[in-house]
This record gives sequence, structure tokens and C-alpha cells, in this order.
Amino acid sequence: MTKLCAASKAASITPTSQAKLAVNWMHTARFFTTAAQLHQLPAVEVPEIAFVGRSNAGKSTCINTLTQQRQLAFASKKPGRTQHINLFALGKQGQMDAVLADLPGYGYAAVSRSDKQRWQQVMANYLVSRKGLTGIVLLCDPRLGMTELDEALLEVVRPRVEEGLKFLVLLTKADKLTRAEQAKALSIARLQAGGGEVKMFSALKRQGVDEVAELLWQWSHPTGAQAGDVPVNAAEAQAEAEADTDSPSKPS
Ligand SMILES: Nc1nc2c(ncn2[C@@H]2O[C@H](COP(=O)(O)OP(=O)(O)OP(=O)(O)O)[C@@H](O)[C@H]2O)c(=O)[nH]1
Ligand SMILES: [Mg+2]
Repeated sequence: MTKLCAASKAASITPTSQAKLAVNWMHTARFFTTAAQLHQLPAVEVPEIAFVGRSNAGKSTCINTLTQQRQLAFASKKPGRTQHINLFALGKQGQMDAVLADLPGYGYAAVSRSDKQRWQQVMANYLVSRKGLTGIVLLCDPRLGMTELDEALLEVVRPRVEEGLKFLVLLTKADKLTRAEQAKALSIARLQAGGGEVKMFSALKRQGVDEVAELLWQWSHPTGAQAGDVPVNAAEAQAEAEADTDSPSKPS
């Protein structure tokens, strides 16, 4: 197909909302690296967003839902499934413009005291000193509410939040609550989060997916989207690929 044809095909695609752009951006996620200790993590030059919360809160499932990938992060009925810090890269192929970090959960009763302490130390070090950390998503099961451990985490990150670190509390498994229960859980968590942003989320019902994707996109692109950064749909991706094929730098 000629460049002209590809361009006219792309031009016929209507402009899409930032939410769509963000959802497609999320879909570019792929495994980047894993580490048991903070010092084993590579330094990254792009914004990093960490998913934290109690064991079984739904962190790994949330990452899989946001990225529309069934098994990118390991999710399990059994608490304590995630035991390493797992990083996932976002951005067009060959480029990385942000990283998602899936962290092991805390508060899992069956873990030995020494393992708990070791992990709390790794976690605190990560939250306090990880360079490039741009945002934190704290996931809570609203049936348990924000627990002492969640509040301890809030305390650890408060100084960084005051310096501009983004922070979102996500109440997961919303499908388990009625509308009235959701409204109540939201208002309680908003009080506990001290004015921080709080949203409901359900992986099962895909509730909150677009909203969260858009927020994470904004956190990672504070100066706004670059037009054409991420193809917004399959047709556009196709048009772009065809235009690339015609580019003079590529062999014909
Ligand atoms: N009903 C419902 N179940 C969910 C939802 N999100 C997660 N779950 C379930 O909750 C359980 C725990 O999910 P994970 O994503 O593994 O939780 P995690 O926070 O990563 O847990 P750790 O890795 O142990 O820290 C699994 O059985 C999931 O299927 C949701 O939105 N709705
Ligand atoms: Mg997990």
C-alpha cells in the first residue's frame, strides 16, 4: 500500500479520547524484570508506578485487568503468591515510557515473623528510596477497609507524597459490594486517605478500568500525550505499520 493510501486510512480514524489512548498504552505492558531485593532492581529512567497493599487485595489481578493480559502478573486465590518485586514495561515496542511494579503483599498471617520483618524492610526501603517512583496505587479490599498496615504504609510514604509523589487508593473487588456499600466504603476510605484520591475497582466487572488507566497515563505523561505516541486502535496501528514500511529508512 502506498504512503498516500495509508495516510488516508489513518485520517479516516476519528480522534479518540485520552481514556482510549491510556487503555491502549496499558495494553503494551510486557514483563521487564523481577527481583527479591531493592538493590537487585535496575535503575529506570522512566516513571515507575507501584501497586502495593495487603496480600490477596488484588494487586496482580488489577495489573492483569488494566493491561488486558490474563497472566502478566501472577494472581492466585492463595495469599502470598507474589514474592518478588516484578516490573512490567509500558510503551510502544522497543521503547519504554513507564514501568509498573507489582509488589508482594503484606499482612499474610502464615508468613513467619522474620520473613514478615524482612519484607517490611524491603518494602519500606523501596517506597522511601526507589528513584523514579512517580506514583503508588494502594489496593484495599473494602470489606476489610484500610488496616493498620495500610496506615503504616501511608505514614512511610507521606513525606514523598508531600513532595509530589502521586497516590491513589483503589478499593478492589467492588463486585462483592452493593451500590450502597460501595458508597459507604468510599467515604470511609476518603477520610482515612486524608484527602487522597480513592476509587472503586472490580477486575470481575471491569469497573474503574478506564478511569484508572487514564490516571496512570496522566501520572506518567505530566506534560500531556504526544500525538501518535501509542496507536489508539488496531486500524491506526495497521496504518502506522504500513506507513513505516514505506519510510525511506527501511529497506523496500
Ligand atoms: N471477585 C473478585 N475477586 C478478585 C478481584 N480481584 C482479585 N480477585 C481475587 O482475589 C484473589 C487474590 O488476587 P491477587 O491479584 O493474586 O492478589 P494480590 O494482592 O496480588 O496478592 P499477593 O500476591 O498475595 O500479595 C484471587 O483469587 C483473585 O481472583 C475482583 O475484582 N473481584
Ligand atoms: Mg500478587
